[in-house]
Amino acid sequence: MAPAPFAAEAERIRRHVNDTLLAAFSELSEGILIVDREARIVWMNEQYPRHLGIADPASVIGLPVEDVIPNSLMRSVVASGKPIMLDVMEFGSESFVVMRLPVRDSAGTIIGGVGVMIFDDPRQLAPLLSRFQNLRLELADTRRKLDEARRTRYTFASFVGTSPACVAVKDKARRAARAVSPVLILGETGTGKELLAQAIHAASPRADGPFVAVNIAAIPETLLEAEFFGVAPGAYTGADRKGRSGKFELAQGGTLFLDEIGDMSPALQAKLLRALQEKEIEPVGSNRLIPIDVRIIAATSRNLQKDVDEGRFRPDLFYRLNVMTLDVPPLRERIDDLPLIAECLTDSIARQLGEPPRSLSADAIACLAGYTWPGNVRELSNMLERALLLSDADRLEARDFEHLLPAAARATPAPAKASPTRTLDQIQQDAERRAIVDAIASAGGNKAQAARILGISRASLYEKISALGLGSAANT
Ligand SMILES: Nc1ncnc2c1ncn2[C@@H]1O[C@H](COP(=O)(O)OP(=O)(O)OP(=O)(O)O)[C@@H](O)[C@H]1O
Repeated sequence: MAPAPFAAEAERIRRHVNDTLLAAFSELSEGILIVDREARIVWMNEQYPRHLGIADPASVIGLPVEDVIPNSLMRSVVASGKPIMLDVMEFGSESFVVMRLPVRDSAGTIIGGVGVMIFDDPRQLAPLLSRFQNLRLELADTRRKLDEARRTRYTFASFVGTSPACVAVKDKARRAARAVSPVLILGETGTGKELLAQAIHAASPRADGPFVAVNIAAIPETLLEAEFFGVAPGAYTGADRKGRSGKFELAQGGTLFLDEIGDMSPALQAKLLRALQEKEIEPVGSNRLIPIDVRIIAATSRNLQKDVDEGRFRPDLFYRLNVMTLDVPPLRERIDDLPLIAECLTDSIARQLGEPPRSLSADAIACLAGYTWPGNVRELSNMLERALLLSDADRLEARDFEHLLPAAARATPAPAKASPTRTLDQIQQDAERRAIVDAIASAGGNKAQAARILGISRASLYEKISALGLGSAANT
């Protein structure tokens, strides 16, 4: 016999399912129940009464469903027209996995509902529940890691130094921690602006909230608005099509640290000012306003007043941010702090490298104190790390640093040949490090300008800063 044409066979199957689905469900499930639109029982199959301990099924017909099954949600399904596809229903000491569907007539009017008892033992859902449980654990773990990343690492104790300039800036920062207004931190690159911002957050009433940092110079201009304010679902295609929270929302109840604020474009300056004034943000592609409760700490290594005077930075935004200003002095202006900072950094670097503690000789300290440190504490930390890696001695001497310092700063002539313990790769990295630190210093801390001096893009400068361990730029 020739096979039936597909369309005819499909129609035959569809009709058969239509005619027999109730009977099939009734046979395969643990029980099935039909109610009218008043939620009165109009029919029950044979299995259902058995589970409920009812001797005569006919005795329940016409009764409100709750008289028979006190926890039933059939009434709400009939009233709302919304199905409950999967639920666990308690009946006495038993639990059943159930599905509840509204029933409509051909005009779409609800005329009743069907309840199906799918399993009489919720343990049959174990594989599904264990997958769900695993996903929940994974989610909790990811959230915990994210929370950890948003917690601050530094407190005021981390800002080492006893010089009058250092003590003054720490006192002012402590006062800023108690206040609610924005804080503006000014200072050259690597002077500890982010460290202080974290310490202010950690000592503020917002300490239990998140600390979210954004490095404005490290993010391409075109992405910054979405990064700040988030994206509404459907605004973009691709990875962002589901929408995404911006840094403002992530910092709700906490502190948003805007690093390199001086590098912000005029268009975004206007949007930031609006957000700060109105205390609400509008995600990209949405017309919904989200209230925000975020404290702003901004930092820059640029001369922001000069940028205002020369029209590069909005004066209204400057005045809004410039309520409590901290001027972090460069290391060369508090060189008295260098011995203590160098010792603390040496201890913590050795710990991080898993090495035994090392000390610094007096002539090593003297050698370091003679240098001008354009890259400030970050550069000092980097130099200590390199010296520690290159020497096995318990105590580091001046000679361990002399060959690491730029030629102009060396107290003694450099060895004629490169040390045989250094590979070409290390020598190349050192040269790059020095070039970057020098470029940043001669650009007065402005990284966009430093990138131009070096003839590379701002993004690749940040990549190099991060890869060469020159800073926290990649942490944003
Ligand atoms: N007073 C200090 N005591 C100890 N460590 C410090 C001190 N100041 C800075 N550091 C360390 O120096 C490094 C650079 O600090 P930080 O990133 O806070 O500087 P920054 O001014 O924000 O730099 P940039 O302007 O380049 O972003 C960090 O590892 C920080 O821990």
